Amino acid sequence: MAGSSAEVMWDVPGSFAWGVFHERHPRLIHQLGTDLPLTAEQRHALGELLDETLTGTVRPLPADAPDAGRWAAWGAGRYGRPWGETSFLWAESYFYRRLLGALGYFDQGTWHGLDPFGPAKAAELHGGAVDAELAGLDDLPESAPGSAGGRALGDALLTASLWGNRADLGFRITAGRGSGPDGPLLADGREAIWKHLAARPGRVCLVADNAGPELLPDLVLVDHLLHTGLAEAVVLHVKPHPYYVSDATPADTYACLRRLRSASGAAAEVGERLWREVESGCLVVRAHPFSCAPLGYADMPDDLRRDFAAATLTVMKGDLNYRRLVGDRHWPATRPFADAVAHFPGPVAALRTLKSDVAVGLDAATEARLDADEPGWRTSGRHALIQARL
Ligand SMILES: O=P(O)(O)OC[C@H]1O[C@](O)(CO)[C@@H](O)[C@@H]1O
Repeated sequence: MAGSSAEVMWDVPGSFAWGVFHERHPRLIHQLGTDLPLTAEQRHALGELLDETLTGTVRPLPADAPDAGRWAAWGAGRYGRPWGETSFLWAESYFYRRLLGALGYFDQGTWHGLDPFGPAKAAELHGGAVDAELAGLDDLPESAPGSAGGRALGDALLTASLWGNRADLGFRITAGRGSGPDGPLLADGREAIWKHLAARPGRVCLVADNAGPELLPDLVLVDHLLHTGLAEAVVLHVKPHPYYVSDATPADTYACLRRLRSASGAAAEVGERLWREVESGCLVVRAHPFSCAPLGYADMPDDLRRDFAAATLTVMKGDLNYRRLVGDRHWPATRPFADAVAHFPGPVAALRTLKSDVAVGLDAATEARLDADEPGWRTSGRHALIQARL
């Protein structure tokens, strides 16, 4: 099946992916020079990386890099070849790994482990928009699980988590802050998800995406699942190191928990409960190396496959996870979601705002309407979907 549609490549002038490399990455590197006191050596290394991606061949990691072996396998056949021949998924992922390398993130020294996107993430997490979001939790009704009110509350939390995905910093480097009001969902699997969870409360895996304004509503959703008994335990999968600008790491996760706990009202109660769930082991934070791999979930390693296979439900957040889940290919948008995720070892749901070319599981009328009315619908971030194979 994978061979029947072409992979998304980035070196196609005028394509969305081309813009990521030619417009977004230069701006991102400029922004780093504003946010951090970079040395001449670091600036030079970042400049070289940009040039390499746009005009050069792919250089491997230094042999002594801690993840050199992993990347040798993940990139086999690509090193020494032009960057332009690599797929969008692979190239963008490797770009972020090399960016960290250019800053000395993996070396001994003062930049070791220092999140270069930390200043931008912190500004968001402690900004007024987050204050307002957290205060809004005071207005949510208390409702019994299983009641109509409980379902409405669940829907509201699921939807908040979904639209939180629009808040990714990488996207906003070129798209600007606003992308219009939340629109109707292109696919709405909410009812099926609630029925599924109510019938089989167990361990839920939530594969998180961005920190701050996305992770906070994710955590509120996690609290809802645990608090109402729809989940007995939750495993929150985050990235082992900074990635795609605002992707959540363990440090970002604990910063969000502290932010919730130090808020007031309902947000503080959620924070307190989640804090205890972490202490008791009902909420586990996991940072698997494959979370930063340049590959689709069809190629995940056995330990991760076992983790997802044993879960009642795996929730994949965000655009990149969606691309990795369904395959980063030019699929017909009407390809059934269940076909695209047939490789996945357990029940799986995707919560995603559309920020790249890939889409599956839409009906033909929806696709025709979007194509006619709104040529940029796949990448504008104005549309969202909730799809599930249970
Ligand atoms: O944070 P998200 O939802 O995964 O979005 C990141 C997306 O941003 C991009 O870098 C460009 O929009 C995509 O390649 C990627 O899928």
